[in-house]
Amino acid sequence: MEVLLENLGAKLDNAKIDALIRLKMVNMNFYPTCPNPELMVGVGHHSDLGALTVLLQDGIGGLYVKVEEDIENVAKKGEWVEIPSIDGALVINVDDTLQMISNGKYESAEHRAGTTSTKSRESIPLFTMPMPTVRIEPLPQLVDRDGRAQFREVVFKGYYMNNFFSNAHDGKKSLHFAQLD
Ligand SMILES: O=C(O)CCC(=O)C(=O)O
Ligand SMILES: [Fe+2]
Repeated sequence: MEVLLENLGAKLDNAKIDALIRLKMVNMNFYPTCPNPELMVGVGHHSDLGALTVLLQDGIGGLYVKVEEDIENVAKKGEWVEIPSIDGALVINVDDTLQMISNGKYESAEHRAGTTSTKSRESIPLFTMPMPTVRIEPLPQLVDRDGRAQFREVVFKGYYMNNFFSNAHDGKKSLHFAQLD
């Protein structure tokens, strides 16, 4: 977090960084084989809600990320790209809270996951997020520089209770709650 924020020219003291990643939550996902993987929902498309997610992969494959903008000779905006499956690799996701505090400079990764018709799959994401009562808003030094805030202030608990956990996964819709026009 410290390095990512410094990269934008924003310096946060340790206590502030700690407040953004204090809460840790682990998921253990198991995806059984599916005869028709193209019909499988698995974990539907979404972005994670906290600061950063560290995701332990097995070697099966099945995690896809949506391309945000055209990357020459690689992929077009809106396409789904499979993350290379390397057993034991850690995939790091940028999450919604980091998008909000960076005033949109970092964009949370929209992703979905499933498995194949021949192999089941396991994944273990570790989510880092703020404590429920922490207020999330774009860092003032970034708002000053950008001229406007892209997100309003939200209490983290309000953000996830009203959005993330009360609706089925639907892309990055949960971020609209905090977005300013
Ligand atoms: O299974 C995966 O690779 C991703 C799971 C996921 O996105 C999640 O649990 O939030
Ligand atoms: Fe996720």
